[in-house]
Amino acid sequence: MKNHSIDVKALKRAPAPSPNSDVCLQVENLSLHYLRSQNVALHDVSLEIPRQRVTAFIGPSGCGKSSLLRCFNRMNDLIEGSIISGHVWLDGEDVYAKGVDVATLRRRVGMVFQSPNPFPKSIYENVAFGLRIQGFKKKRLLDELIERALRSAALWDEVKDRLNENALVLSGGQQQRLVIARAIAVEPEVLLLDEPASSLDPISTLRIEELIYELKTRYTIVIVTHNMQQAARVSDMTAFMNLGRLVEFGETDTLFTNPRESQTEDYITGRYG
Ligand SMILES: Nc1ncnc2c1ncn2[C@@H]1O[C@H](COP(=O)(O)OP(=O)(O)OP(=O)(O)O)[C@@H](O)[C@H]1O
Repeated sequence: MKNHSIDVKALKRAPAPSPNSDVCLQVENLSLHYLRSQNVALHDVSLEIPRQRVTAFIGPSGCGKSSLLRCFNRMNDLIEGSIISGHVWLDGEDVYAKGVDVATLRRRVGMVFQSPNPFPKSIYENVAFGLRIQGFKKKRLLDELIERALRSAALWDEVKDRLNENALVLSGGQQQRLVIARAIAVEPEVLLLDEPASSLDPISTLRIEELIYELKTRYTIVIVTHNMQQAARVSDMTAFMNLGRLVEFGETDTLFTNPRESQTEDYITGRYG
C-alpha cells in the first residue's frame, strides 16, 4: 500500500524502550495533525497499554479517541495529509519504523468499527477472508479455524447450520460478532474496538460486553466508547482525553470513583462544558 500521508521525516529515531512483558503498546509523545483540520487531533500523548487487559478511551466528541486508536495499526496512513510525530511501540517494535509491513501490522492489531461491516459474502467466507490471505488453503484446516473463531466470538451456535448464507442477513449484533470473529480468526495480539456497540440494541450490546470480557484472556483490547457505564463495566484501565490531550489514565475503578484531575471529574459527573 502506498504510504502517502505520513510525514515519516517527522518521526525522530528513538531508542527502543526496554521490554516490559506487561505492556503491549507504548505510546510516546505522540502528536497528530490532519491537514484538512484546523485543530491538532493529538497533542503529545504518552501512555502504556497493558497486555491482556481492556483499556477504554473516553472523552467528549472530537477529543481524539478514534485518532489515537487508529495510530496503533496505522489506519491514519489512509487519511491523506495526516502528520504524525512521536512513537508507538508494539511489543517493543516501532510501528512507524521504516520498512514496517503495514499489512502484517494490521493482522497483529485488528480493528472493529462502529457499524458492523461484513463483506457481502457468506458467513464462512467472511471469516475465511484473512486466513486465505495468510495462505491457508486446505478446506479441513479452514473449517477448523473458522469454527474456532466463530466459537470465540460467541456466534457459532447461531450460524453453524447456515455458514453459506450471506452475512448481510444476520442481525446487527450478529454481524458485529461476525466482524469480531473475522478479526480474531487471524490471531491478532491486539483488538481495537471503535464504539463497537453504539449501533446495537441493549441485548446485543450486553453480548458484546460479555464477549469483550471473555476475549481479554487472550487479547489486549482497546475500546473507544461514548458510554461511560460501558467503560466502567468492561475496562480495567481508562484514559480520559480532552482536546487531543490525555488528561488522565489509570485503573478504571479509581478514575471513576476518585479522579485525580478536575476535568475528569467534571466529565464523569456530567458537568463537562
Ligand atoms: N479524516 C479526518 N480528516 C480531518 N480531520 C479529522 C479526520 N478525522 C478526525 N479529524 C479531526 O480530528 C479531531 C479528533 O477526531 P476523532 O474522530 O479522533 O475524535 P473522537 O474523540 O473519536 O470523536 P467522536 O467521539 O465524535 O468519534 C477532530 O477535530 C476531528 O474533526
